[in-house]
Amino acid sequence: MIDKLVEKIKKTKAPIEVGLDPMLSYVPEHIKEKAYKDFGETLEGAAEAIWQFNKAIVDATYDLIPAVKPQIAMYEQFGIPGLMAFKKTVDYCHSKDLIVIGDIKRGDIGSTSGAYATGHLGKVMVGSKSYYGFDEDFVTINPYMGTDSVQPFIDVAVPEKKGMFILTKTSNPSSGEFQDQLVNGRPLYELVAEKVVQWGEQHMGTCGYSYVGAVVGATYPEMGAVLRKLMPKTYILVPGYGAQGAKGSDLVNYFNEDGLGAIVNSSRGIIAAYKQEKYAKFGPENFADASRQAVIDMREDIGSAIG
Ligand SMILES: O=C(O)c1cc(=O)[nH]c(=O)n1[C@@H]1O[C@H](COP(=O)(O)O)[C@@H](O)[C@H]1O
Repeated sequence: MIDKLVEKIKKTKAPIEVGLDPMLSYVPEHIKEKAYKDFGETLEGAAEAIWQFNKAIVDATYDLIPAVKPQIAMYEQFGIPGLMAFKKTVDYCHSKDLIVIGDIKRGDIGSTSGAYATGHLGKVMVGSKSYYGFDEDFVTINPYMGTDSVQPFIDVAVPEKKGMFILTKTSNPSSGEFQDQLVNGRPLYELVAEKVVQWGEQHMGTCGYSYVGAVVGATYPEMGAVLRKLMPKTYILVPGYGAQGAKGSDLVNYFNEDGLGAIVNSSRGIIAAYKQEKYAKFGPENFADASRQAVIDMREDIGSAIG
């Protein structure tokens, strides 16, 4: 999948993933009205509304982008119907040949991580049969519990030729509370980066990048520069563009000289673009066209920054 990701990034010239993080407050009234008419003001109605919202955005953007990143929390808030909308979204994106990065941020003791990995990347055995659960192509992982919490994801991902992105330096304002603490004189995020390299070095794609990637927030570009150098063969998932304030000019440090090595996420900035002044002319009826324009603008912004 890392090879397919790189190939699709080269083809689309868009190192961009659309974050499918639907909140009901982003879903235009006409979609909610129809969903509530069909399913009532229920969890099923909410799940139908976010699914229809996602589908329209995917239909409007899939030809421009290599990947999507659905954030599972946005679906879990609607319980089982929400999870069904998550799965429907994953499958629909696959039908459009998009790479799906499941933003699940998991990590636990080995046996539990193994079950998470099976459910999201691999197949579960039921008697003599085996079934994919959610079947994403990549997942996000929290490495706080150490190697035995990460290894089960690698064990499942590698034979499936899938991958993962490991939280290294996150984009949020408090990320430094733990991640910037000095350990033996060095910030913890650098030690995590070295582990990410070690975990991934045996599992390289033919493109020269590892199946094991890292998450580094766009909101800390100086740290991004250090981490890029520490992890030259690691693909970096870069959140924080748009709604969290980062711009194209903040992203130059995250790419290698070949113009590859990073994929930038924007969620609210794209899926709720129609609510921004800049895209207000589209109106709620044409929200998906506003999302398409936001992807085109993001591609230009990043392209002109990285050259
Ligand atoms: O792993 C992530 O994707 C992630 C890591 C991080 O450091 N910061 C971060 O914002 N994210 C996710 O990236 C998305 C950002 O959303 P927007 O701020 O709306 O673009 C959300 O799904 C977050 O959960």
